This record gives sequence, structure tokens and C-alpha cells, in this order.
Amino acid sequence: MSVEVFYDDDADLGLIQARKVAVIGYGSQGHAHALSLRDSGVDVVIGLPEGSKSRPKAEEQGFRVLTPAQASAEADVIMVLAPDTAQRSIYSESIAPNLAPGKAIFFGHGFNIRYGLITPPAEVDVAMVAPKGPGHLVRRQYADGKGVPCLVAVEQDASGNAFALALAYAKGIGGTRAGAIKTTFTEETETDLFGEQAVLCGGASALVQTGFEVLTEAGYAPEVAYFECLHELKLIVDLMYEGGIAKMRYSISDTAEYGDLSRGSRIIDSRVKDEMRKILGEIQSGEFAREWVAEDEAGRPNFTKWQAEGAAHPIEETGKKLRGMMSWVDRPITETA
Ligand SMILES: NC(=O)C1=CN([C@@H]2O[C@H](COP(=O)(O)OP(=O)(O)OC[C@H]3O[C@@H](n4cnc5c(N)ncnc54)[C@H](OP(=O)(O)O)[C@@H]3O)[C@@H](O)[C@H]2O)C=CC1
Ligand SMILES: CC[C@](O)(C(C)=O)C(=O)O
Ligand SMILES: [Mg+2]
Ligand SMILES: [Mg+2]
Repeated sequence: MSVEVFYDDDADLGLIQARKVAVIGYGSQGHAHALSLRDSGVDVVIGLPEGSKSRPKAEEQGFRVLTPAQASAEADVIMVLAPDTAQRSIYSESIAPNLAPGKAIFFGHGFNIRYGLITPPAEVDVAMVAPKGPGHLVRRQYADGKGVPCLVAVEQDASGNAFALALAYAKGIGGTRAGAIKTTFTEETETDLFGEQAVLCGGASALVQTGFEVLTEAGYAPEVAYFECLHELKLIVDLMYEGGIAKMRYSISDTAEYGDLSRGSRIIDSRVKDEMRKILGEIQSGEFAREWVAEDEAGRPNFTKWQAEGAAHPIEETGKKLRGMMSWVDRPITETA
């Protein structure tokens, strides 16, 4: 195998249990890391600004909540789980003044290090534990005795022990139950951005919406179109998750499999592949990062407009009505945060 994968037996939980961890941010990833680390016997404090919307939740869930600066001052390991676009100013205002030799700064995604927005001093460890899944499922899997795979990387090894500490952290959130893969900040950042833009989020959302539009514009019932293009996608992807595309093809009918084999490449054709390569190029050159930082600094005008357009898409109304009748869809992501 070309990568190194680490499991529970390879990680020493004692290394992170011996440290105090400040989790900066209590959103999707922050709540999952904080709750699971605490369940793993780690001393955790939360860093959130006064007036943060997340403060009541973290306090209700039994955490000491300090400002990011206070939490960073107390902790030995500072895990930055605030939005990527907020991290640069949090770092300069609250974290950097509280760094000292022997401390470690951790990230859940490499964006700010990869694009040079944060440059920690040489005397601290800089590492990453990046779960390959949404935070609410990171927590749910941990609570169910399972785990979400993580990418683990060290950018700066001041202590000589940064990788072992990062592996210990990954174990504390269940990552080494599923497998922690050793990588670099660059590989994690570029593949993560590519995956979410081209395949997992951008690609999948556009595929689902477009399929729904084609069926409803042709006069088919929105409910039928919803089940066909969105609901059933999970069931098909579950089979891929369990046994790859081969297992999915084993389970579907021959008719579906012939349609898959003969038509799939007409949908995802060479034009789509060229566009994917272009998107990867924008990530590698830093063009996407510059665009996103500028969009955020301008108050996110396009982000807000596109978010509203997505929310107003007819598939959302149809889905809301149908999901209201599905008693088995009973684990809302709001149950943990
Ligand atoms: N979402 C995911 O599943 C994944 C995320 N990641 C990475 O994890 C990191 C966190 O992302 P995510 O969990 O989605 O973030 P969320 O948007 O879900 O949560 C962000 C949290 O940070 C808080 N916050 C906002 N501003 C500040 C600030 N100035 N100081 C301290 N805390 C602040 C927010 O509080 P408030 O409620 O007040 O806004 C909120 O609690 C990112 O680096 C992301 O790329 C990595 C893998 C998957
Ligand atoms: C797929 C989106 C993601 O990269 C993730 C959940 O892993 C993110 O940034 O939220
Ligand atoms: Mg990701
Ligand atoms: Mg991501």
C-alpha cells in the first residue's frame, strides 16, 4: 500500500490525556471533537467569543467555555475548529500571543497553513487531524463505538513527538478505529477541496437537482422525482460504501446495470472531466483560496445569494413534505449540536 494507515493499537491515548486541549469553535467538528475527547478521558476547554451563538450549547453540554485567548493560554494543545475564513484573525488576535515552546496547534483542515494565511512560530508543533466526514457523523460514529477515518499530518515537529500526539488525538475522536492515514497539509487541503467541490457536494448536489428538474419539467410527479434522484441515492451510495461500485452493481438489476454502463459516461463525459481538472488547477494555484477569502471579506454576497437560490429549489419543498412522513429518518443532526 502506498500510504501508512494507523489503527487504535498504533496510538497512545495517554499522550493526549496528559495534555489540556482547547477546542476553538463548537460547530459541526468542534462539538464532535470536544465531546468525544472528553469521553476518551481528555481534559477539554472550549474557546468561543463572548456572544457566540454556540456558547449556550457548549455550556449545556457541560464544558467550561472561555474566550479563544483564555482557552489558548490554558491549553497545551489548541485545536482550531472555527470557520476557515475566521481562523487567520483568531490566530493573530487570540492564539499567537498565547503560544509557547512545548505547545501544539492543531487543525481539522489544512486551508490556512497550505495557503500561508497562518504561520506559527518554529517552537510549536503544527499538526492536523482531519476527519473524512461531517462532524455530526464523526460524533455519531464515535458514540456508536465506530469511527470516521482521519487524515493526520505534521507541518512542524518542534517537539519531535508531534505525529504521535496527533495520532493520540485521532484515537480520542474515534479516527483510529476506522484508520488514520498519514499525509501532508498540502495533500489534505487540495484533495479535500477538490472532493467537496467536484464530487461530494458541488457535483452531487448539481447532479441531484438537475435530475429532479429534468423529470419534473417533463411532467413527472415531484414526489416520484425526489425518491428517484435524492432519496434512493443514499441507498445506492450505502452499497458503494460497503463494497465499492462492484457491490452496488451486483445488487441492482441487470437493466439498471446496463443503463449505468452504457449511459453513465454520457453524463460524466470528457467535458466534465476537463472541468474537474480546471477546478483542481484553481485549488493548486491558490486561485480558489484567494477568491473565497475575498468573497468572505466582501461580506459573502455571492455565497448568500447562491445559498438562498439552493434553499428555494423546488426539490427542498418536496423533500420537506416527504421526510415529514418518514418516521425512520429519526436522527436529526441537531441531536448532538
Ligand atoms: N463541517 C465538517 O464536517 C468538516 C469541517 N472541517 C474543518 O473543520 C473546521 C471547522 O469547520 P465546521 O465545524 O464546519 O465549522 P462550523 O461553521 O460548523 O462551526 C464553527 C464554530 O466556530 C465558531 N466561531 C465562529 N467565529 C469564531 C471565532 N472568531 N472564534 C472562535 N470560534 C468562532 C462558531 O460559533 P458561532 O456559533 O458563534 O458562529 C462555531 O461554533 C474548518 O477548518 C473546516 O474546514 C473538516 C472536516 C469536515
Ligand atoms: C465534504 C465536505 C467537507 O470537506 C467534509 C464534511 O469533509 C467539509 O469541509 O465540510
Ligand atoms: Mg472533507
Ligand atoms: Mg472540507
